[in-house]
Amino acid sequence: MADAPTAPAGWEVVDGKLHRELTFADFTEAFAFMTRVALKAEKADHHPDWSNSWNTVTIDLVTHDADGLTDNDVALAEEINQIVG
Ligand SMILES: C[C@H](O)[C@H](O)[C@H]1CNC2=NC(N)=NC(=O)C2=N1
Repeated sequence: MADAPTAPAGWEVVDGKLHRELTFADFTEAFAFMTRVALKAEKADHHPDWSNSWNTVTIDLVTHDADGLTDNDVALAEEINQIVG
């Protein structure tokens, strides 16, 4: 079996998923970030499992179809890192 992909900077593997928690200035900033990620995710047909609480966004990336991590999760994590800046 292939090795599990390595977590990109800022991410850690938790329960077999790429995990990251981000904090923004306020809800507007957090939701603006989510909107940008959502557009990328839809384009790639690869979507985050995530939640938002006011200024915090908690993200888990996993490939449901594979029931585990794939390069698609790493690619989305890297796109998210670019959006975060
Ligand atoms: C039908 C559709 O292409 C699939 O269900 C896609 C949609 N987005 C997805 N997102 C994630 N994270 N994992 C998937 O397996 C997945 N599958």
